[in-house]
Amino acid sequence: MSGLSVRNVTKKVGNKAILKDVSLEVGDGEIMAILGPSGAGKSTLLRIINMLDRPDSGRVLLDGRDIWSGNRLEMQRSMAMVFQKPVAFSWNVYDNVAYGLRLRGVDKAEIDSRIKEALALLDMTGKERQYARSLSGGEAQRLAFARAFVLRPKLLLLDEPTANLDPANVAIMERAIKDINQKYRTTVVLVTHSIYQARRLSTMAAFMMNGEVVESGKDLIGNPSDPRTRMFINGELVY
Ligand SMILES: Nc1ncnc2c1ncn2[C@@H]1O[C@H](COP(=O)(O)OP(=O)(O)OP(=O)(O)O)[C@@H](O)[C@H]1O
Repeated sequence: MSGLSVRNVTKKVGNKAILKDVSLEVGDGEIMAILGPSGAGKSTLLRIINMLDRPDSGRVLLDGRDIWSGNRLEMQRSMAMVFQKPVAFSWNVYDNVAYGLRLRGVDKAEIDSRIKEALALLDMTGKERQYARSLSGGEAQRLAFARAFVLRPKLLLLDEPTANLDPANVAIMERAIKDINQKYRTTVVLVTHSIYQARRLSTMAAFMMNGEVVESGKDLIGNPSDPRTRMFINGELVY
């Protein structure tokens, strides 16, 4: 079975249940938006999918393979994650983007071509030699995207990647997410607070609350079945 499958995942920190029997299916090439109020467990779920954290019980499968079985490095390399706050090495833009590719032993010509493509996609052509720490906040986040894109991951995990950005930067990122999804059939899981962003980008969505998936599917945004989801989508859920 291809795509991402989260099955009955639970996670506790101390006595507190952060994820309670969470299950989700994300088909190959879909863009899944994960919506929900603050503290719902969205970031924790993303960290578990990205192998930064292990569930207490349950499993995560990518293309039918348990992410913790087999070669871990290979599995980790089939995913890439972008966080809300960009992190950059104190090198220039080119070296920042090239980093993951060099680790993977990709040859120079291929690195050049992928970086060119990624920087063009993110409106950063010509910034190759600029010192990464001197970039604006929006540019730094675009750099973080470029670094994830060049890896051509099977699964791209985005944790509120546009939360701190102005509309122009949001538009560039959203266009880039769509582009990589269409061009490489990258499966995307996008945690977002913005129902508008979910509408613009996602092909399916899940609504989480209090560590649980309330509902998920292709009709969630247009036709939610649970009253809590409906309230959240209509901006009526006070949290
Ligand atoms: N390491 C930890 N120790 C204690 N509590 C934690 C830890 N990690 C997460 N939590 C708690 O688990 C709950 C879920 O956190 P999480 O960050 O996954 O939620 P979220 O839906 O991503 O929220 P937000 O939208 O605010 O980022 C929160 O109540 C948080 O305080």
